[in-house]
Amino acid sequence: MPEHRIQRASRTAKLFVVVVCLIILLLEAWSAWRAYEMALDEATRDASNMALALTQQADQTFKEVDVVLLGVQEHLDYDGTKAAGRQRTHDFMVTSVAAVPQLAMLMVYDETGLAIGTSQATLEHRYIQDDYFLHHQRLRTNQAYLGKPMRSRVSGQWVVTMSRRINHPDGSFAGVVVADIDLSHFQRYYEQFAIGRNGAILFGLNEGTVIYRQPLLSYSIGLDISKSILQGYLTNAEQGSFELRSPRDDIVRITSFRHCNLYPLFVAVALAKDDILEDWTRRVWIRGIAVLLLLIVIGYGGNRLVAQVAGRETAEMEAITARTELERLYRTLEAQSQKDGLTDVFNRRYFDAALTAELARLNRSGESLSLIMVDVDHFKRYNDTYGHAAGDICLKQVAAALNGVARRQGDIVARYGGEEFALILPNCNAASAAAISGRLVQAVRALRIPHEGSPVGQVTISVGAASLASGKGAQVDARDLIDSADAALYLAKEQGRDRAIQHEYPRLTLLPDIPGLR
Ligand SMILES: Nc1nc2c(ncn2[C@@H]2O[C@H](COP(=O)(O)OP(=O)(O)OP(=O)(O)O)[C@@H](O)[C@H]2O)c(=O)[nH]1
Repeated sequence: MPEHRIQRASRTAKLFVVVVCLIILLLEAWSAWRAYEMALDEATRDASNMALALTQQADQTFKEVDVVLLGVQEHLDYDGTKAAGRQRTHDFMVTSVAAVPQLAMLMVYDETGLAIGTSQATLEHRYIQDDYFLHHQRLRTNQAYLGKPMRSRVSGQWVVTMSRRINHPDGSFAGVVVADIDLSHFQRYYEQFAIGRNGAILFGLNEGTVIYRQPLLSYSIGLDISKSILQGYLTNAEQGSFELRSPRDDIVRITSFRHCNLYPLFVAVALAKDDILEDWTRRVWIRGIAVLLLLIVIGYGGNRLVAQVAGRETAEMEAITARTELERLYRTLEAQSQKDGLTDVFNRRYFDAALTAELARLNRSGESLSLIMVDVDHFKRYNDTYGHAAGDICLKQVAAALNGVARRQGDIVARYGGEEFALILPNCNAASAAAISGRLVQAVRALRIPHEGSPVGQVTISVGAASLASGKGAQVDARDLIDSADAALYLAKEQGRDRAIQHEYPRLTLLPDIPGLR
């Protein structure tokens, strides 16, 4: 596999692990966010529904009392002020208080504020100037009036008053009939609602007075909230919801409020965000830990995977490098195994193989072939005179000169051994071989390498050639051909060296005079 594709595989593995982790994280974050929104929406809906139920309960509570007040008004109108009439009114009031649980007490006051009737067993003669009394004295309306919460003069309990004006037959102010409504009635009812640890229910008069708060705080009954933010919402809408951080306890609450239909009252249900999100927070923690563990497992597994991929890549890359290096080494070795280390012409082993191959080919093609053996003359003396190192340099020069002559495609110049060279010349007949042999002798002479030990004063060679006119079906033996060339070389030595002798194989044809040699 190519290197870049291997690296890409490792990068893809890493990217895959990172993308999987990111997708899991994003999905989890998205799901947590959805759950968060749903929890808040649900809480807002719950608070709104609770507010609706509580306003209906408040309307119902006051309506029942109002009906009693109207009944008392009627009794006062028709029963008259005589003793029997007063008794009937009293009985009605007693029965009503017994029948309506939220109704703590009924009182009737005349136009001077003097108590003239009660649902109690005994009538205390006292005067009042409470706000509801003053309200009815001032305003000639047929509306029931809801007073601020107060402590009952009789029981000492917190009550809220509901009152109606009594008129003389001419319509002038004749006094008030007032009902005390027990606030514990609301408490008992509100306690049934689950509003969490920090939730609250606020029940009050529209003009901004708290009648009751669940849970009850020491200061909350009668508290003036006309300047509060809630009051702002109350004056502007029939119902609604908002989120607010309480300046009193620093708790963030979602508040739903609603006005009563029949009376100037409101109910606000506030649920603390922490309470609402308690479940959500717990679930987020648990899921968060689970996701974290999952990511650790994926990360660990992914890392192992990436490491394995990377390991495999490294191994494959090392294998590629090793293979390339091996191929390079192999080529070098191959080249080295074919070449002679000193002279850089082909070596003996290559020569042997090449000659066998050429002879086999020759048998098929029928072409001519020449083999030329070359020996440096008096080389022992050269070594003795100039040293072995100089001898080596001389051999290199001679080899290069031979190479320069046998330049045709397919010509092979080889070192046969010591100071002896051999040339295989395919498709080369006797005439060509003669010419080349002569050029070889000339080429070495042209080097003009001084040689004191030589009669001619310079390095020369002797050449022996053997040529096959046509090799087809000749079944020539390599050894025979070499011997033939060697014999020619021997003759060249014998005849004085620095010359070439040629045999035309298999006959020994002497070519004693190669043209242009001397
Ligand atoms: N410097 C060097 N000398 C070599 C090498 N191979 C063979 N020789 C020397 O070549 C010489 C060959 O000597 P001989 O075989 O007696 O022949 P010659 O002295 O050339 O005499 P003729 O061939 O009769 O002219 C020996 O002294 C070898 O040591 C080589 O690789 N380097």
